[in-house]
Amino acid sequence: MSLFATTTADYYHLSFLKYYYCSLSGLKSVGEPVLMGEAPAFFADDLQARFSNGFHLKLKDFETATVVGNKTYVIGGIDEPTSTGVRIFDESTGEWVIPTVLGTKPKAFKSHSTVLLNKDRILIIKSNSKSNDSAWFLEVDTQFVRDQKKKFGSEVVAWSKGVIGDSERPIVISGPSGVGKGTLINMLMKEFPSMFGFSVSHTTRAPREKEENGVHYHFTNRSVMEEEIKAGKFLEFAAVHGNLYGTSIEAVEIVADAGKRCILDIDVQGARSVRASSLEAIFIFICPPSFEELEKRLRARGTETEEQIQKRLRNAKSELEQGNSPGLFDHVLVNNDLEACYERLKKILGLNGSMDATPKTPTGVFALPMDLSLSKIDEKILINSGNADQKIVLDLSSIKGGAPGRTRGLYMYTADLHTDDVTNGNF
Ligand SMILES: Nc1nc2c(ncn2[C@@H]2O[C@H](COP(=O)(O)OP(=O)(O)O)[C@@H](O)[C@H]2O)c(=O)[nH]1
Ligand SMILES: Nc1ncnc2c1ncn2[C@@H]1O[C@H](COP(=O)(O)OP(=O)(O)O)[C@@H](O)[C@H]1O
Repeated sequence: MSLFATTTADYYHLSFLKYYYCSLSGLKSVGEPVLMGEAPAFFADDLQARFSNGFHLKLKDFETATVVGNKTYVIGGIDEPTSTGVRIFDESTGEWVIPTVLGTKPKAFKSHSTVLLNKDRILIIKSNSKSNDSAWFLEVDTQFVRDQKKKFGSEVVAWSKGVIGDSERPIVISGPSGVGKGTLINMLMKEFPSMFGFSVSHTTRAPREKEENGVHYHFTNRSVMEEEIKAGKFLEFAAVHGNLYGTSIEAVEIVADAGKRCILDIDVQGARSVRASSLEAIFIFICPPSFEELEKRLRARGTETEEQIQKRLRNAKSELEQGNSPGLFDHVLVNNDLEACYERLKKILGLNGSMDATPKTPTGVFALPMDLSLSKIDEKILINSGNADQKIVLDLSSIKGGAPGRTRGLYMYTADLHTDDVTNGNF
């Protein structure tokens, strides 16, 4: 368990920060001695120990410094669009490093506090913010960041927005062209408009007559899409029927942010990639009753040229084989009679006509104070303000996800706590 919090400062040296903020919180951590720094001489000694070259860290307004091993992460400047907002002092080399910054960066914020979690991510709580937009994570050594460091061959950090509450598992629907995926998805969205949201993919294929950009697909060109893939914006992508298709991280997050359950219509390769990702989805494969019927539907749809139909039918053979490969799909549905297939789909998703179709949205949004400090006690963060007894508790015990997407499963509530409650962990 660590108890280490920093907040916005003008000028501090690192060791000072380390001890000062623990004393700011005025709280005792449970089961561990409290780090309280009172004597200035102590800070000077500690500074010598940490920086034999006498290095002093000068922070600008609204910057914080958080020490992770040999590195000190200075966070600030988030209001400047050109700034990365993050710089790192590497004590082992005595040099500053400007890292590659991935993930979705927070919009302008100034005053904030930070606390290090599990030595792999820094929690940032924005002052004077709404509880549903107050928590952000800067990942510094998570699996995702370690992978990206290898890829870029340089220092990498990644932002991830903290989301209060959880959303239901996304649904991946795959199957050969013409099997009826789009038809079934449209039926679900029509019957439960507030419950489901469609992940709008990117594609390099040309739009069909009735397709709208941004609604059915984000129509793009190959070079732009390839650049965006390189920049890490996609959860998955694949070449299908000679075009590039992909699900951007943003496409899935937009749906979840709206409190809706996300539906992805992607091919088998994409399903495989999502299986390997951190997105815990339900995987459903739709089969035709026969190959002849598939061909009939594809032709009857009248959206493809003969050449494209032939290509889609050739690909359907291997897709059908892969769809039945063990461990990939949780459910296989044969779309023979449309209504019957739709009923079975609803059953898999736990829907029966009488259920409450209201979306899951976080409740109880409240304001966080201007002046705050943080203390970490096990899996909970106490957000302390001027009011000694009234605390805000951020429970991180069931967080999931993270960069390059959102970090979900945060719970935040206010509590009237006395020092004894905190000492005994009663909150
Ligand atoms: N991997 C992946 N496949 C996608 C994505 N979007 C669509 N697809 C798949 O690409 C294939 C072709 O889609 P489309 O051109 O709309 O034709 P349709 O399947 O005949 O309606 C289908 O198998 C889709 O499921 C995506 O974002 N990623
Ligand atoms: N069970 C079904 N029986 C007959 N026709 C169907 C059935 N399901 C879908 N269709 C039709 O088949 C065509 C292809 O369906 P579509 O939803 O576009 O497939 P996909 O999205 O899998 O490519 C459409 O014209 C649709 O109306």
